[in-house]
Amino acid sequence: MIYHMHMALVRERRRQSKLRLRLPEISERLPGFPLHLPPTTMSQQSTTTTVAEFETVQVLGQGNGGTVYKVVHKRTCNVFALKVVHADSDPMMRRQIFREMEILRRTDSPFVVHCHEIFEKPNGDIAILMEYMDAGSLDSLLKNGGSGTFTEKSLADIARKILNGLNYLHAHKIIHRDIKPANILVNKNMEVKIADFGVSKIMCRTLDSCNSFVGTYAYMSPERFDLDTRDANYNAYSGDIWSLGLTMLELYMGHFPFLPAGQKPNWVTLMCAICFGEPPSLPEGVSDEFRSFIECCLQKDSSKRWTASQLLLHPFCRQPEN
Ligand SMILES: Nc1ncnc2c1ncn2[C@@H]1O[C@H](COP(=O)(O)OP(=O)(O)OP(=O)(O)O)[C@@H](O)[C@H]1O
Repeated sequence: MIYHMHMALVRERRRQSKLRLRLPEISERLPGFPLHLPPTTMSQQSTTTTVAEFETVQVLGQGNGGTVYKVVHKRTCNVFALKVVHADSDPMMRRQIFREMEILRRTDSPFVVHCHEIFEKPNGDIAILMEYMDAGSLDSLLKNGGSGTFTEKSLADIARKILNGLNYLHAHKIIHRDIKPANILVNKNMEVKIADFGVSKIMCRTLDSCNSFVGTYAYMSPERFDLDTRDANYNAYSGDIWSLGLTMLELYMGHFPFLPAGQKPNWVTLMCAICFGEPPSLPEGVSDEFRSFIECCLQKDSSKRWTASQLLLHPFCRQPEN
């Protein structure tokens, strides 16, 4: 257990130091290879174009998996998100992008960010052309909107959409492994979609091992830290449900549930709280349905956690839509 906690700490520190790296200039990072345009948004006769036909509007962000740009196709004015990973990038980043490519190729759901095209240049540069989610992530909405931005009603709607996405992924044997507010994207049509499959896993057999120490640490379920708590019937998909519960709690409370508002995480304390403490719960004054929903997600015993399809039938999710 201590060894696993230590390894998780080392990994998180590596990850944090990576995130502090200088963001590359846009000009340094533009891919210079032909892009195959998506048939859904471009005219039928145009199947190939070059990157010169796209204008980079801005850098949307940089994650472990590469740099994401907002790009506009000059002729049609269609807007896309383009995630680029260069051939010379860190091998871990490249592994992540290959994993993401494999999953995006397999998925087609209104609750998962749509991938229009994947390009691979002979020199190894890779770019993924995705639908652009113009309202950003739930994390950015929370930070820009202040504490308590999300009402129960809007959270029920968000939960339903994320659960539809998770239900789809789990039915296709895909575990996301990094569900958190920053990886749930929103657009102005109020669509909510799961993104960032850099650490996801495709399960080949029911009892496949599921590497614990990937994903964002603070949202990991207790059994992903402590392998000893898993039994032969361990359901690897249930880790995503724990992360969903924490995500919903955070969106309601306005801060990460295991920590008081504004407090910086001390990773050892946090891991001990996740593994040995009681699961966090909602404050007074919320509905019974919401409280019960969170309890169904945040069961420390993974076998007691509800599945995505069960949660879709929970009274919290079944209340009338807006
Ligand atoms: N399709 C998209 N539409 C709009 N913004 C996007 C899209 N995909 C990613 N982004 C934004 O680009 C940024 C980088 O995303 P990316 O998925 O590469 O990494 P991340 O989730 O920030 O980090 P990590 O991969 O380390 O978890 C994020 O801020 C994300 O909100």
